[in-house]
Amino acid sequence: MPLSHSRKAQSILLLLLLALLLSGFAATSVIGYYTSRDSIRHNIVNTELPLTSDNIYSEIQKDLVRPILISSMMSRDTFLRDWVLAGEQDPTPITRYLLEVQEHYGAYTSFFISEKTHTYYQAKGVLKQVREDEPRDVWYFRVRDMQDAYEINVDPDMANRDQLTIFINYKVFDYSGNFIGVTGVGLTVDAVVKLIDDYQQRYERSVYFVDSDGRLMLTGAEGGPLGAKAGQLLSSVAGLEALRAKLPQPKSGNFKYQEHGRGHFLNVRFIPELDWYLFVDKHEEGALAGIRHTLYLNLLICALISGLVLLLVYLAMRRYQRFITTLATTDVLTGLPNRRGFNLLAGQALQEAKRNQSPLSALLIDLDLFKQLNDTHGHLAGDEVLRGFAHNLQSNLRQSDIICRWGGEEFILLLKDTGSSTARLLAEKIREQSDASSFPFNGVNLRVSTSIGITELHDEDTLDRLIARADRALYRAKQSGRNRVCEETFEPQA
Ligand SMILES: Nc1nc2c(ncn2[C@@H]2O[C@H](COP(=O)(O)OP(=O)(O)OP(=O)(O)O)[C@@H](O)[C@H]2O)c(=O)[nH]1
Repeated sequence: MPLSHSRKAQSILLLLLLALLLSGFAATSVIGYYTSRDSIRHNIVNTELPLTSDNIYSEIQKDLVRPILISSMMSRDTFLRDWVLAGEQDPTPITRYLLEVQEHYGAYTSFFISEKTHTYYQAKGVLKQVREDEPRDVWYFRVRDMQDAYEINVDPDMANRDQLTIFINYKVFDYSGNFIGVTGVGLTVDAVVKLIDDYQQRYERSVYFVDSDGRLMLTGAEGGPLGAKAGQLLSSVAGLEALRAKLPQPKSGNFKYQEHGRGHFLNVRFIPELDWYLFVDKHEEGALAGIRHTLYLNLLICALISGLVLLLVYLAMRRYQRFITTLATTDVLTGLPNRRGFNLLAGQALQEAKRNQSPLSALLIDLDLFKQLNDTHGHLAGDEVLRGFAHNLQSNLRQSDIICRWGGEEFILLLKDTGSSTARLLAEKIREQSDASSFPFNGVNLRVSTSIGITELHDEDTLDRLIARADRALYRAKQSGRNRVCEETFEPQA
């Protein structure tokens, strides 16, 4: 196979290997990533968010159920009703009563508003008169007119530096069923807010309550989703504008939505006691950052390993190829280049000589009567002579000369920068040396003479013509008695 083809095949093989390694590694990494992502998503939707929702809901319930009971008892309290029916003469007993309730039950505030006098009593005494035209007092008139026995309302508490407070507003009736006022207790939402803050900070999720109009009613002290504050409509929070419209009816359940390209998971729970919805919202960016980082790391390791494997394969292939090339271009017996090796070097030498207008001579050397030597002493003896002769021949040459075992007992030399006169001197030296040498084998000193044909390169020569001329010179040397050097000069073709 030509060298260029073998290089191309090698490159294709390496590319294929690279593609296989990369696709294999990448596939396992990506599959691993998607499996982990699905598991994380599943965990968020089915475990994390519902669990947070359950915890917050039970906290709310714990905070609300007891105050509802206390408020209910206050609304049925005979002392309270008798005091009102007796004309609210002295505020001291009702103040003491409200203080007692507040302290005993650990409420944040306790109150009674009289329908007859519109006076707002609380544990510290008379707070004010409620007025229909005062926005802060709207709640009282709403409670008065509502059907239900009580409501839960979240408002700032004027008596306590406007702290956000959950009020249980219970209607009070006299013994004939006439409405005589509203009583109840208030509790701060501090515990719930703290809990929300804790969840928001620790678990990177937004927790907030939304009323049926889509208004954010309660969230952590540091704000809710995307920095939204209590009182804000969800539709006015940049990124959440479309959220409410996406929630199907009834609104409880698990939802998914996108905010500025980020995927969100949302658990919504209806809280009947408050008539609010509890939203627990988590965007997957943070949750997936870890496994995405792992994926990138995996891919990097894959690329490095693939590169390393490829480098090792490339080095091994190169080494093997060099070995094969050496094998294919070297004669095993003498270690000299064979014809293939010679052709690679000779073509280049001829070109150089022609380009540089420098002389170049060819010597074709043949061992004399070698068949006889083989027949007399055996093939192994012949081999030994070939090896020894090649060794001696090599030691007579310069580094730049090209030597080759041309055939059985034939050798060829190309002498660079050497004209025919110098070549003749060298040929004579080789002939004399081989005539004088002996090669010991099995106790016998083997001897062999050589016949040499020489010729000098001409501008019009090809390699074949140069060798053919050297061959003719060698033929003459053989014909004229062997153990001699003959020269053939260039003759233009007719
Ligand atoms: N031992 C050995 N013999 C070889 C090898 N290659 C070729 N020969 C032998 O070399 C001999 C060459 O014989 P011929 O071509 O007849 O030439 P020759 O006997 O040298 O006679 P002239 O060339 O005319 O002097 C043959 O017998 C080949 O078998 C080899 O690698 N080892």
